Amino acid sequence: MEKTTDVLLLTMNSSEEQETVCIFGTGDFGKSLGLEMLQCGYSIVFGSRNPQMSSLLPNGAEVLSYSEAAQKSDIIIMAIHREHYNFLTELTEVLNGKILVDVSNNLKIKQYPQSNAEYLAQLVPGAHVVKAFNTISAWALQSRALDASRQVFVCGNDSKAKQRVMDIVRSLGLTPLDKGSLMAANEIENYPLQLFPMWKFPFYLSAVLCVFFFFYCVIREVIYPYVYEKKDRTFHLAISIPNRVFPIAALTLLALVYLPGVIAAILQLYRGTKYRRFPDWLDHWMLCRKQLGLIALGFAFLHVLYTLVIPIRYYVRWTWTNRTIAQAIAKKERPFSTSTAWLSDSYIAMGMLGFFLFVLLGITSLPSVSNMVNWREFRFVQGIPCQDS
Ligand SMILES: Cc1cc2nc3c(=O)[nH]c(=O)nc-3n(C[C@H](O)[C@H](O)[C@H](O)COP(=O)(O)OP(=O)(O)OC[C@H]3O[C@@H](n4cnc5c(N)ncnc54)[C@H](O)[C@@H]3O)c2cc1C
Ligand SMILES: NC(=O)C1=CN([C@@H]2O[C@H](COP(=O)(O)OP(=O)(O)OC[C@H]3O[C@@H](n4cnc5c(N)ncnc54)[C@H](OP(=O)(O)O)[C@@H]3O)[C@@H](O)[C@H]2O)C=CC1
Ligand code: HEM
Ligand SMILES: [Fe+3]
Repeated sequence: MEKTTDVLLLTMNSSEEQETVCIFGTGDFGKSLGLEMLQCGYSIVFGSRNPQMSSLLPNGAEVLSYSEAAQKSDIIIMAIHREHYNFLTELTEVLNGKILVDVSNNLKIKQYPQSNAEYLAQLVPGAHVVKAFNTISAWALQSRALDASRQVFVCGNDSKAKQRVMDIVRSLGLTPLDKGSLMAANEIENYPLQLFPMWKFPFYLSAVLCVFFFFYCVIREVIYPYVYEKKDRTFHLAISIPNRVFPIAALTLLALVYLPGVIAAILQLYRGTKYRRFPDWLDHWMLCRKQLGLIALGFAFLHVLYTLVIPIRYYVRWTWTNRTIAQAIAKKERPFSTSTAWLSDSYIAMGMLGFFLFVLLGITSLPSVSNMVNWREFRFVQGIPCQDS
């Protein structure tokens, strides 16, 4: 409800300051952005190939031809596809000196030799092109989906033009991130097309580790007893073997999280400086330590869950009762061994402590937490090597 009051207040108090913004294109994105901006107090002029067909546009917005609309504002948001930019060459005159906001995305990475924003700057050299809004979907704008990312990467060669666009981004309640000059447009256009780029290597590595340890355990715990002792241990596939694979994979990945740091430190000592780039393989490995660490934490969680069910497993209960009955029949007592008690309790205590530290690392890697600590505090917590059982 307060939203409407805000808009009313904004509109009432600042109608004289109402900024007019022009939006080229009356498609999904143009419409959603136009509606949002109207609600935030901007006055909107749409440019369209068929101004008379403007039924579905937000009321309160004017719809004119592209060249007429361009004259109404010094900032024009290009809500059209790159493939349709060529008509802009006929409007160079009226677009001269204006701020053109390129919001376009491509269908795949490296679809064109140069970014859409640089292509636009080439078509209309007299205008100031700023890249923005391409990471925000029309749907997120309409539905105000809070889960969708609210970060808007902005780049452009003219700092004043960039500032104007970043002010619009802020007034829409989004977060502008200045990525520098128009050279960054390529990276910004690739951003919505990426699919967990930093998780690929960690995922593949974890899969290879799991498959390797799984087959090793199957040979040792199922095939070997079957061949040599004719014992059917296939039921180990369900819990026992995964409860070996997960903790071992967790520990191996944890080691791979801290190993590159050591290699990096040795390399720096050997080179006598820390200001030279690492080799690409080490750089990439260093950059995906967070993902390796979080996957390791996932495996540790699974191990804890699988361990907690040990006492209720049929096989375990059967073994325990059987052992007790056999002892009763043989009238043999098994003396209590303090050292065994010490060993097993410290084994489990180490696991729990290790797990606590592990979860602590995971918590500090949450952006909302890591943004609250300074670099030294972050390094302090993250640099605690996970001591585990
Ligand atoms: C559950 C879990 C969550 C994790 N979450 C995160 C996370 O959110 N973010 C994260 O970054 N890591 C995360 N990690 C990985 C790991 O904890 C951190 O990367 C930690 O900082 C590694 O500490 P380190 O001392 O091994 O390496 P570093 O602190 O990186 O230092 C290693 C050496 O390399 C040098 N060095 C490091 N980077 C550079 C550089 N760019 N240029 C020049 N020299 C450099 C340092 O001076 C030092 O000599 C996580 C790990 C786990 C297990
Ligand atoms: N949809 C989304 O969620 C997002 C879209 N974007 C970007 O916004 C831009 C617009 O996307 P979207 O609104 O979805 O696309 P639409 O196809 O829905 O709309 C594009 C608009 O461009 C105008 N246009 C101008 N010339 C032509 C032409 N020759 N052929 C077709 N249309 C033309 C049309 O408006 P008219 O008929 O009035 O002239 C049309 O409605 C694209 O660059 C897209 O990458 C960025 C982020 C998210
Ligand atoms: C609450 C925390 C934990 C508890 C209670 C716990 C307990 C146990 C138990 C009972 C076993 C024997 C399981 C079996 O034989 O079937 C075990 C095995 C093991 N645990 Fe955990 N542990 C915990 C956390 C961890 C963590 C965080 C790690 C490492 C990341 C870890 C690594 C291991 C390893 C490597 C094994 C041996 C697997 C094998 O070869 O059988 N443990 N732990
Ligand atoms: Fe353990």
